[in-house]
Amino acid sequence: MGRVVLASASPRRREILSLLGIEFEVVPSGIEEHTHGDPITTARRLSYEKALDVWKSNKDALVIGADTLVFVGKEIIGKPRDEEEAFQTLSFLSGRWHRVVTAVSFVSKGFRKTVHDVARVKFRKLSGEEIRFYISTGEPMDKAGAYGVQGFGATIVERIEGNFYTVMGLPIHKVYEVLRKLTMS
Ligand SMILES: Cc1cn([C@H]2C[C@H](O)[C@@H](COP(=O)(O)OP(=O)(O)OP(=O)(O)O)O2)c(=O)[nH]c1=O
Repeated sequence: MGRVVLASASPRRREILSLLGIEFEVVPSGIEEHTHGDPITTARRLSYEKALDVWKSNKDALVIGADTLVFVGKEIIGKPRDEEEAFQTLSFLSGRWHRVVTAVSFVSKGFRKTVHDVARVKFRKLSGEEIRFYISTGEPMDKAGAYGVQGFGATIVERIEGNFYTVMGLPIHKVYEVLRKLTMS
């Protein structure tokens, strides 16, 4: 298939892409996160910016960039800046549904494509004590929505409607579809 580069610093994206059994390199992008209107448009745009940024210095490769956002309605629940904000976010998400979008962009010479997938996630009702304990594990810090479904966060997620890997950071079924079509063409 030629050289494949994953434009991501995220170990979990690396882990998910490895499920395909293909060889790839990892080159994180230097893109600053910012919003572009609604959550889905923002995630799509950011994934494209990440892929394009890395492609500019890897023009012989197919570059894959991704972005994951947690949102409720049209409101993006960002990464908590401190423990207080993590507490507020987790209290807000406690006992309710939210959505997670992961967008993925593919950039190579003469090829540009962006796909996305949305999953719904419901948290258990959490006590203040449970939230404080979860924060003390360090996991919520710097994570969209202040949790990671792939870690101890698994214990607070009651239901997922949609694809688990979309929540974790890479909708692998959609990535596979694009790569399969590319290798067939
Ligand atoms: C909902 C959820 C979010 N997250 C968080 C971690 C990140 O803060 C966020 C995704 O942030 P991103 O900005 O999409 O990615 P990243 O900054 O980790 O890496 P890169 O841009 O280099 O690819 O999702 C999980 O790890 N697991 C989950 O289940």
